Amino acid sequence: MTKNIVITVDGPSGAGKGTLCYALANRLGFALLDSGAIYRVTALAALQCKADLTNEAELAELAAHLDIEFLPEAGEVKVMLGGEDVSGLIRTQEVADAASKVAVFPQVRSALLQLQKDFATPKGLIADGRDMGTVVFPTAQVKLFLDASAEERAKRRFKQLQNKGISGNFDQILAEIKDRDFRDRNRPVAPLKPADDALLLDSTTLSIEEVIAQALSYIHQKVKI
Ligand SMILES: Nc1ncnc2c1ncn2[C@@H]1O[C@H](COP(=O)(O)OP(=O)(O)O)[C@@H](O)[C@H]1O
Ligand SMILES: Nc1ccn([C@@H]2O[C@H](COP(=O)(O)OP(=O)(O)O)[C@@H](O)[C@H]2O)c(=O)n1
Repeated sequence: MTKNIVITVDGPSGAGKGTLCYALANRLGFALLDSGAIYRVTALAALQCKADLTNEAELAELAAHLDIEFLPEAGEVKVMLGGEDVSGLIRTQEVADAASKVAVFPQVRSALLQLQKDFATPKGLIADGRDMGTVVFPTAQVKLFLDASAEERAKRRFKQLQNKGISGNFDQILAEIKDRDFRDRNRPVAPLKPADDALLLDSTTLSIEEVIAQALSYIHQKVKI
């Protein structure tokens, strides 16, 4: 019964999308699209070749010829660029910031569109991003928009860094989150916003397990799996 089901999860940084999508993909046996990783790899490639981050045509050309691969390995997915494992490199603040800059350009977004659509599989797909329900999979059977206050999202990022043994500055993390939110929400093409038919889930005061339970309950209302 799961044939071709697409479940989209959009929302701002730190809302818990990656955590929720990973859990849903595991529990439902669906494939997973981390579309943010695709924008991050585009940004990393641009930084590595010292491309001009304001030159739309140059960035679009780079995006169109991106040698990117997702390799599942021991429960994790390695992100490869030109045959090199860049899973760690794409998670830096510098790359996140550059990703939201390259993501503003319509030509970059259209160069990456088919690559994202190709993740849909008969076994089902969980798609994580900013425009999954609005642009990439507008006919998805289930759409979620996961949000949380900027302060709570900054706290989560701060804690995540601490757990990795990296010391962060809370005020700086909050400022970066607000900056990126602003760019993502106000770009003219594919801005971050809930699809008209998305369920809004505010995770500010919810635990991870509560978010997963509410999402699963909604999914089971919408589709037979
Ligand atoms: N509901 C929640 N309550 C508390 N912490 C959470 C919650 N959801 C996710 N987290 C934690 O917040 C951090 C960011 O979550 P992540 O899934 O990477 O967010 P996103 O993909 O939306 O940027 C992770 O350390 C994660 O464990
Ligand atoms: N579908 C998507 C996914 C990410 N992005 C961009 O890529 C950046 C990084 O996305 P991400 O999902 O990896 O970011 P986090 O939520 O992990 O912080 C975002 O800030 C967006 O600017 C996008 O424009 N569209």
